[in-house]
This record gives sequence, structure tokens and C-alpha cells, in this order.
Amino acid sequence: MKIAIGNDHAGVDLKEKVADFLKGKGYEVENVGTDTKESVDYPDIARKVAKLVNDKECEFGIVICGTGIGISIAANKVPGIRCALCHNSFTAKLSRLHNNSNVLSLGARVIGDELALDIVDAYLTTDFEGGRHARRVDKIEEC
Ligand SMILES: O=C(CO)[C@H](O)[C@H](O)COP(=O)(O)O
Repeated sequence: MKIAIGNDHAGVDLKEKVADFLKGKGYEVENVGTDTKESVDYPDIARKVAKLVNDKECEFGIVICGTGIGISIAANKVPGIRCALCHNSFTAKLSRLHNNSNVLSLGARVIGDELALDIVDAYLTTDFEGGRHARRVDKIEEC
């Protein structure tokens, strides 16, 4: 499975940890984030991750900025993207089970590395439940 990962300058260190974790688990990683602490604009990164997911070049995306808020807002502006900002593994799981989220957002200045990796693991190992949730996700697409 291939995962697109993108981050701004605030997310460089966490991005490296998440990418190493993913590779260790056998995922392929497409890195479209910045690799330096020089300031960049997170909407540009969000758009790149969204395109890889929408074009089905990557199954899921992970976006990281300082809080995870700005980059998730930007990703969710792209039709077809359902980006979930998660600060714990419970909401990460539920974002897959109920919302069929296709991009996970993390706040590098909000959560620690170990928690971030737990969230990523919970997210990528949980499938969409379908059923009543499919009807609701379809309605999201119509919004
Ligand atoms: O969290 C973010 C957006 O939601 C950004 O990472 C944050 O705003 C960047 O701030 P600065 O330019 O001061 O490093």
C-alpha cells in the first residue's frame, strides 16, 4: 500500500518519524512535504497530497503541520478528500470506520511522536464499515 505524506516546516521531524515507521511496516511512502525547517505554506502541501490520493496514486494521505488544523482545512477544500484531524487513536479509528476518511492530519506541535505513531497505526489498520455510514459519506460528497 502506498501512502502520500506531506508536511510544512513545523512537521519535518514528525514526518521523518512517521515515514520511517511506515517503511518499517512495509508501506511505500511518497513524500511531497518539505524536508527543511525553512518556512513554507501548508496549503501548497495539502494540495499535492490531495492530488495523489484523488488520482489513486496513493491509497491514503497523511498531512502534518504545527496544529494539523490549517493543513486539514486546506485538504478538505479539495473535492473527494475527507481529511480527519486526529489527536488520539480512537478518533483515528472512527474516522475510518464511520467517515471513510482518506487523509489523516496530525499536529506536530500538539502531540508527541509515540502518540502520533499509534494514531497512524490505528488509522491504517481500520477499514470503512459501510452500511448506514456509506449513505452519509455519499451525502458529504454532495455537499
Ligand atoms: O499549524 C499550522 C497551520 O495550522 C502551521 O504549521 C503554523 O501556522 C506555522 O506557523 P509558523 O509560520 O509560525 O511556524
